[in-house]
Amino acid sequence: MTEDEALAEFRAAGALLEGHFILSSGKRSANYLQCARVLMNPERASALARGLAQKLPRELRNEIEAVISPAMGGIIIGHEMGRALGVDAMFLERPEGTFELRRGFSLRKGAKVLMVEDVVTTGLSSRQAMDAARAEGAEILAEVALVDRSAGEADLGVPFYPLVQINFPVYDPEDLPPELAAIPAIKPGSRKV
Ligand SMILES: O=P(O)(O)OC[C@H]1O[C@H](OP(=O)(O)OP(=O)(O)O)[C@H](O)[C@@H]1O
Ligand SMILES: O=C(O)c1cc(=O)[nH]c(=O)[nH]1
Ligand SMILES: [Mg+2]
Repeated sequence: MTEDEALAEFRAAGALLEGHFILSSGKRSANYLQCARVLMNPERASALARGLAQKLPRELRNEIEAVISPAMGGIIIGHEMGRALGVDAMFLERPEGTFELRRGFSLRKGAKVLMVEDVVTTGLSSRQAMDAARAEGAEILAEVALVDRSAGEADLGVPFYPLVQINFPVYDPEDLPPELAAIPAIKPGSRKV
């Protein structure tokens, strides 16, 4: 799947939003990729995961023992990646504010894991999720994401294979352009502020 084909799926799903958004990092943006809208169609979710799996070098792909993804945004695409790669899919969640494996999910020490995200903006969530997975014994081989909003700037410390790279501007809340300052901000994601 090419970048243009993947973006066409976002457009078809009405997932390219415009407005004033508070991102997970606290930064602000006039653009938001609502991946849940893209992934609400199971056929589309599955096709995007197969596209992502094709991005992985064959040797790396063959080494993956499990996929792990950070909730909420990572759960559906993580599950579909598990299907595409023929491995189990687990998720990390943060009921107390930091990512942890719950629900009986566990890893063998040294388990070779692929981290799966829906969106990477600053990479903070990915790095926190990888730290939590390593604390459970994982060796993180690489990360994949539907969208890299940093357009290659985010440093995840492992090889990173996004389906789409895009560079939407982000702003500090104290330094908003007038057109954003003029409209109320909404926070679509679930990270607690
Ligand atoms: O690279 P970052 O700057 O960390 O931003 C990307 C993260 O933000 C979103 O999650 P969010 O924290 O909004 O919560 P959700 O997945 O529970 O909706 C998205 O799903 C990524 O996890
Ligand atoms: O940085 C984020 O929080 C973020 C940006 C985006 O476009 N989509 C999303 O789900 N999260
Ligand atoms: Mg998330």
